[in-house]
Amino acid sequence: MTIKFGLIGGGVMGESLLSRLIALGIYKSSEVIVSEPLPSRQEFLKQRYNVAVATDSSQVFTEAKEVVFLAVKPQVFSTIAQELADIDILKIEHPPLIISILAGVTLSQLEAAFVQLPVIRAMPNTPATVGAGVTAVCLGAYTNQKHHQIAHQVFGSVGEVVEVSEVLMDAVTGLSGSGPAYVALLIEALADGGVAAGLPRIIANQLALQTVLGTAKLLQETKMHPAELKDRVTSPGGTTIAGIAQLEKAGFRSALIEAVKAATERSQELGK
Ligand SMILES: NC(=O)C1=CN([C@@H]2O[C@H](COP(=O)(O)OP(=O)(O)OC[C@H]3O[C@@H](n4cnc5c(N)ncnc54)[C@H](O)[C@@H]3O)[C@@H](O)[C@H]2O)C=CC1
Ligand SMILES: O=C(O)[C@@H]1CCC=N1
Repeated sequence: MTIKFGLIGGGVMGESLLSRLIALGIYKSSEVIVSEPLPSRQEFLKQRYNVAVATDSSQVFTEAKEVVFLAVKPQVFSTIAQELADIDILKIEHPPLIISILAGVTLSQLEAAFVQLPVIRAMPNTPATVGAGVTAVCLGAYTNQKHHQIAHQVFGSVGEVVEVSEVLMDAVTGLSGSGPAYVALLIEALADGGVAAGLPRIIANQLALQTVLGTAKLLQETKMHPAELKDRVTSPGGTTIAGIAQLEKAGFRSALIEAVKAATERSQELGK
């Protein structure tokens, strides 16, 4: 069987993508190879997904005919680039499309490491694991329509896809890439508030989670502006405005704005 999809880095995000691609039949297990240095992860990926595993990233690079998907930490990028530097790209029969999800690592850095290869920089997020992710992509100089289609197929398998120009990728990272952690914090804190107000933990967790999920679904399905929904919930002299007044006093909006800005700046730093 031809190896079509190579994954370099079988961690959290690599596995999210892998699990959906295989579950949806976009790639068969026998068409996938993963390079991963941790023996425990190798064993897990082999057992769970029945894919080939390797310790050597250059093996993935030379075997995968369609896509090489980079999902290591940005700090490991230079190591990977060095591991691949010895491969003569011009001698590879089917040079693959390189897709990188590394925060901050730019198209020009990727194109310098993978000379003349088609490269796509992307930023997915962890809800990809359950097919509810959102991924921003930007296409490198050597990509064509087929690569564009592959990127939409791969990331479409884990949720929504948007195309942005590269200057916006750090902001995407600060908002939707990092955002699931902010929302998780919000849910945890709401539940803690419920517990502080006397609710049993299990009920507080359920109420907090479903409130966030339901609100997002309501906004998505009705296309209502968030400010309008806030106004609808807020009765004059009622409970909600008392809660909102407290959030404003604590700088809730400002804290979120600053969080996205700080994460954006960190993404910019990682690319330097
Ligand atoms: N976790 C998240 O929510 C998101 C992460 N990203 C990006 O995805 C990338 C991976 O992040 P995570 O999956 O969270 O990290 P992770 O640490 O879970 O996974 C990275 C994997 O790469 C492996 N690895 C280390 N050196 C390697 C090498 N030389 N060759 C092959 N594999 C190697 C590690 O053992 C690990 O299993 C990062 O660049 C991050 O910026 C992007 C979007 C969201
Ligand atoms: O925290 C990080 O650096 C990665 C990138 C986006 C989400 N997690």
